[in-house]
Amino acid sequence: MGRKFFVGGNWKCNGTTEEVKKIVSTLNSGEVPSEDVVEVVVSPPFVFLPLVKTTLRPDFHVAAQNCWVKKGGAFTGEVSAEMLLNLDIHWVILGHSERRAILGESNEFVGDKVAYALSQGLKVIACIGETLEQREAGSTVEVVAAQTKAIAARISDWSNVVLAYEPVWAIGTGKVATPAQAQEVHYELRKWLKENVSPQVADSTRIIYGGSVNGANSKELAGQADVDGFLVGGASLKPEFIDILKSAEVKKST
Ligand SMILES: O=C(CO)COP(=O)(O)O
Repeated sequence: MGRKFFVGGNWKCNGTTEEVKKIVSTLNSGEVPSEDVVEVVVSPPFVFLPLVKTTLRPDFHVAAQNCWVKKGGAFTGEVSAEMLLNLDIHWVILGHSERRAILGESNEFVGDKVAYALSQGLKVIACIGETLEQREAGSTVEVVAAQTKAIAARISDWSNVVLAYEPVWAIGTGKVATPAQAQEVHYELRKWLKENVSPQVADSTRIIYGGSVNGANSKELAGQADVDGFLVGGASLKPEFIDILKSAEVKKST
């Protein structure tokens, strides 16, 4: 199948210059599986992108946590895809649930952002996931399919997309999805891609899990057939991020 394990570290709105330097130093000295085994992308806040980009080990990549929906211009407070590329940043996280819920980003707006970022040559970690109410109402698959559909309707090439399934109820709560719960949704998402995009895209697109991933639970989650990696929040600010990267070894032996 050849889907390389992928681990993103989403630092969210955290860090001072000193703290960022410390995290980078921990990452730089960490012993991790080789680039052939795991693709690593860390995502600091915009203001720290140049610092991280210039000091982080070259085998780790850097992502922004968001970008504007189209070409830059008179859009106060926004950062464009072109600016990221100008800083040699090649990845961006789009559609994170915190932006969907707190900043009101709709499925369509996220789809437009993904399409524009890809069109400019960025690689995208596109986030989807259901709330607790939606899960309890039995509509998890319907919700993530609608979120994926809004992206699929606007793009034709999936080779630069990583799909991050992040159930909202598991984000920052310490309530990680069980390996079976994660696998079930990842399986359904791959099936959706197969039926609605193409078998080739279903087979090659990385579907990663996010929500309370840590050094203690990552190995078991990584062992699931359709879990191709993680998007890590809180634990990506700590040395245990290195342990999470090591869970890629599980995949190598399956
Ligand atoms: O939102 C997340 C990553 O994007 C997950 O956050 P936590 O790992 O802190 O639950």
